Amino acid sequence: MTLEAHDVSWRLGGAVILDGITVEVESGATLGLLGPNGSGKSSLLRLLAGLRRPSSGSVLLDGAEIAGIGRRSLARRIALVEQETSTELDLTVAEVVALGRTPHRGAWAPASAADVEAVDDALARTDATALARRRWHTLSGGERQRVQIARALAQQPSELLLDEPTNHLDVAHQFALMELVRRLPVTAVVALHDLNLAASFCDALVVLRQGEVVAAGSPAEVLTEDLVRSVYGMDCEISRPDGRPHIRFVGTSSVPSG
Ligand SMILES: Nc1ncnc2c1ncn2[C@@H]1O[C@H](COP(=O)(O)OP(=O)(O)OP(=O)(O)O)[C@@H](O)[C@H]1O
Repeated sequence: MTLEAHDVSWRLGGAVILDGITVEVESGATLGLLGPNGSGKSSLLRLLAGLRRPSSGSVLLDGAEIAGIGRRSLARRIALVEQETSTELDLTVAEVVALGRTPHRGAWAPASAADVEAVDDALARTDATALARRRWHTLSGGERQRVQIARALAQQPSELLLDEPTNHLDVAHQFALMELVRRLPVTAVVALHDLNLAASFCDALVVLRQGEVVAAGSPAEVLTEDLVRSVYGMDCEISRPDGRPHIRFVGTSSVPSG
């Protein structure tokens, strides 16, 4: 295990946002994080990234409490791409991606050959090389999303945490991104709304509802008609053409979710 949350709860004011979550991510695997809006996916990703401290329970990286790992060391290991990332700075795409190199560089050190190579490689992997000289604020939503993922790849993390990385992408880029994440030699946790994408590309799934884990296991184990009905309030038919679940939604269920 490289990244684990053990009995983690996170409370804000009087609200319990995450309640007794235990998640273990196999080294090198892609874990899909599913759940309806507001179920706690983004909150859990922030705890796993060490950006927030749990109210109770522990988050461990290679068996060590993440709270005890220095910011710079953590930034060399873990990259998090949040849902909406904006910058007020007037940067080019190449400059945004180069920000991913910050944990590897001295404070004012010039870019090394390794930095340049990492940025070029990250741009190529995300099909963003042609955007390198464009100003960030002129990009479309999907282009920005690819560039933010390129920034995370330039960081060369061993743990990659992505919050709905495909929500602005066209279908070809959705597949290309998930294929890329699956092939990279990283441990990945990916929050997703597209159940079929999750079923196709993730090694394991965790489903959250109201801050609790309601299912965990392989896509075939987790994605059942009952689960989709009880968690999302949707009726569906699930086939397994290639062994992995394929979900066809047939309508809103009469069974209330929540
Ligand atoms: N800083 C905060 N202050 C108050 N409430 C918060 C805060 N952060 C999260 N929440 C609440 O915690 C719950 C979980 O939010 P979170 O963003 O983790 O859900 P999510 O599963 O990622 O949702 P979505 O699919 O809509 O992105 C929501 O009810 C949200 O309103």
